Amino acid sequence: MKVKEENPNVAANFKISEPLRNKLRENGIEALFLIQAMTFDTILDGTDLVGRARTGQGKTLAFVLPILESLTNGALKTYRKTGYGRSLSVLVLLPTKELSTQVASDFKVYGGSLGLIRSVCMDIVVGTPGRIKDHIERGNVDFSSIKFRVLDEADEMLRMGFVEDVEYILGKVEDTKKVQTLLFSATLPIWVKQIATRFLKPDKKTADLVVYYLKSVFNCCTNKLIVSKISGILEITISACRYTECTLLNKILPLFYFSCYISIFVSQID
Ligand SMILES: Nc1ncnc2c1ncn2[C@@H]1O[C@H](COP(=O)(O)OP(=O)(O)OP(=O)(O)O)[C@@H](O)[C@H]1O
Repeated sequence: MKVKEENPNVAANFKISEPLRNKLRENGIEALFLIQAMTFDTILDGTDLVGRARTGQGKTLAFVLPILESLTNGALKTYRKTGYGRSLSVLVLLPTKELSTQVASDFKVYGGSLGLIRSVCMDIVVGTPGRIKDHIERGNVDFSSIKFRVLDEADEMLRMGFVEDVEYILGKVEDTKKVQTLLFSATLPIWVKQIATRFLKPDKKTADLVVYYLKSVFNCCTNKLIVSKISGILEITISACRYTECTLLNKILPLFYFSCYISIFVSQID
């Protein structure tokens, strides 16, 4: 008899409280996606994180769930009793208004299940760098009690010209030790790496889904792979037989979807 293997990433295997798990189930989510499973404990532990994953892989819940758990049941619970509803605890920066709406809605839906989000509070602020900067300049945002900063789609913020605004906003928190910072990006261009070095703690962790998938592609075959970067151009050299060459390219190319320049040299061994 074949025994059905349990998915190791089922929600019950993580420190997700019952109301939140019920809300996930209500929305058809029984198990965490890989990026969520890879980062959940790290974020809940209070560690800064760089998460590299392409769009659509579930980055939003990768930060929404552990942040909500931290604020309600984790180390920050005590803090919330006194600070809740009076000042900012979470700031999320995103490149577009549409993404902001989507992320704010997830915070509302899942935060609501924990009784965290009420109508009149400034607990969680989600927005584009331009909009947030505007609010800071008007004196509408107070960072003195902030606990989490999230930069989502950091490479898109670079592409859309938000460099100065992002640096201005991140610079508003003087002591980075007092805040947990999470940075998500599909690619890691130099500016994104510099931001991670400047504004995340030195003991930050990285969850890289691109490297994870690359390894999984190459672990299941004997082909040789050399990845190098010369003058900003990513070069992938593969030794493959004619048969596997096409399959491998089909698997590799989507991993570098957002990279600007890719050279792939294929040396056939048959
Ligand atoms: N664990 C999960 N199980 C099932 N569906 C999920 C899970 N996590 C997220 N989803 C759904 O997958 C879709 C993509 O998720 P999400 O938008 O968070 O990805 P993303 O990587 O943040 O994408 P984007 O970069 O466009 O914001 C959404 O419809 C979301 O509700």
